[in-house]
Amino acid sequence: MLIIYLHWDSGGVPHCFPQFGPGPMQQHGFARNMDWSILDSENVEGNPVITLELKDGPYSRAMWDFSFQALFKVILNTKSISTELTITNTDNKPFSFSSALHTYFRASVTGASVKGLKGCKTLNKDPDPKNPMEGKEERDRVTFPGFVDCIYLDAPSVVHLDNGLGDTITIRNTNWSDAVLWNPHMQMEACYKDFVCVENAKIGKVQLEPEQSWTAKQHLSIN
Ligand SMILES: O=P(O)(O)OC[C@H]1O[C@@H](O)[C@H](O)[C@@H](O)[C@@H]1O
Repeated sequence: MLIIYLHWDSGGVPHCFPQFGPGPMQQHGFARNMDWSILDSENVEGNPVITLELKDGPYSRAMWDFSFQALFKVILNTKSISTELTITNTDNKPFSFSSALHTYFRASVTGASVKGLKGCKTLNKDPDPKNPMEGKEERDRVTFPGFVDCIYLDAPSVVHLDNGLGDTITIRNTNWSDAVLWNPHMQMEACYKDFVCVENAKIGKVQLEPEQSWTAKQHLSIN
């Protein structure tokens, strides 16, 4: 069952690292624009497991002058996808970053809703992403009636997405403290009706000393 939206122009699970934009660097950093290499792949009880690696290079150094390693492990199952992102400081000085998994879910936008965010503090990036408005989510089910771009701080470790296509997707996480809902509406007129983004995010900066690592996990499953 395909739960992730894929399109030639956008889709998948792009990595926002080392910045969840906007900020001083280019929007959402550089990790999504770089080639990751395959570090390891195996078959565990019939399930493909692949580990991808990204290291700094001239392109990243021009924007962020640090040595780092990012490992992204993906485990595919017929009804679930598990991912684990580990960032390690391989430099001799500390660095800090923010991050997100910008997951695009296949959906019918008019029927889609997310349950589990009621009570969260929100930073609404609509209308001005650089000056988000603080608020609190009061709805049991958050829908996508138009343009949506909102950060949920200290989001729960489990939320449920009704994709409007008859599926409920459970989104679990460890250490992704925040969430972001996004649908571009008419900014992406050709395809906005077919997906919603429910992003696991780390909005507050993570600080890593040399040799320290940070890990966050995500588990997507379909009922
Ligand atoms: O167009 P991009 O760089 O992929 O970003 C898409 C959106 O990504 C979301 O995560 C942000 O909250 C939005 O503000 C942003 O517009």
